[in-house]
Amino acid sequence: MTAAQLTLVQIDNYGPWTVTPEPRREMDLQTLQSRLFADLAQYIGNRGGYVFFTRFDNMVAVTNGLDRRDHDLLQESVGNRFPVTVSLGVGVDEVPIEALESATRRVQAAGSAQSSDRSEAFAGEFRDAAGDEDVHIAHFDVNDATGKYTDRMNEFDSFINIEHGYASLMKYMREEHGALSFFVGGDNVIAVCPDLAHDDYMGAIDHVADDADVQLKVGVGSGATPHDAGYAAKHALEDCRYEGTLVEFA
Ligand SMILES: Nc1nc2c(ncn2[C@@H]2O[C@H](COP(=O)(O)OP(=O)(O)OP(=O)(O)O)[C@@H](O)[C@H]2O)c(=O)[nH]1
Repeated sequence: MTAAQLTLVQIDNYGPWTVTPEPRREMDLQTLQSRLFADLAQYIGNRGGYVFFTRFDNMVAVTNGLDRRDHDLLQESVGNRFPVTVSLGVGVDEVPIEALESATRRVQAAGSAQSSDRSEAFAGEFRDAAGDEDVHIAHFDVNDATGKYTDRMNEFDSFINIEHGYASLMKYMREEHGALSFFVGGDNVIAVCPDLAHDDYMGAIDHVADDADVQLKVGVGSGATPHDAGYAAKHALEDCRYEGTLVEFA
């Protein structure tokens, strides 16, 4: 059985903090959020994991390859260096949304996101016997986004088109397959998936073309860690470009 290990990172009591003793300058909050994300990306990325910024006050990481000690140190280090702390929940499942559900329940059981009583909660299960194909990553990309949008439209209208395609894809992959898709910049979406077939990916591409009029292609990779799977997916995406195909597996 393959299994994704998902970690929910939730900033403790962040809502109240943003307005105490009075509302804090928005760009200071943006700076804090993006620096926290950058730090997590570096820490988790250096250990072979992936993290996605989602809503910034909550972030989702794929942490196959990171154990309990790695999570402990991450939490301690954030608490030492930032004016906020984070709670962590970890879950393992063949289907990514189920792993995230378990991870989330563990954080929620420790208290509300806006409770001053909850600080640095940490609970989880870990994937100890790593399999070579535990993680499946699909790297989606809009066909010729530069020619269709970037070189022709203003940035805001390009953004609307890309976001529309992203919204359609993330919903379809969540509902049909329990996969988690995250916008990662430009015209790229990275999805953490269960073990899916060529036709499943074709189904997603066809759905987004019909629903949002955005044309996607996708490279799919598998590996013991998110980095291994994601790097293979990038190579598969290059194969799509070279072959002129819409779906390639590494
Ligand atoms: N996060 C991330 N962004 C990327 C990656 N590759 C490209 N991008 C972004 O996507 C934008 C568009 O690049 P491409 O997707 O290569 O260009 P395109 O015009 O869509 O051309 P084709 O993909 O070849 O159809 C770039 O400006 C980057 O912002 C990647 O591997 N990861």
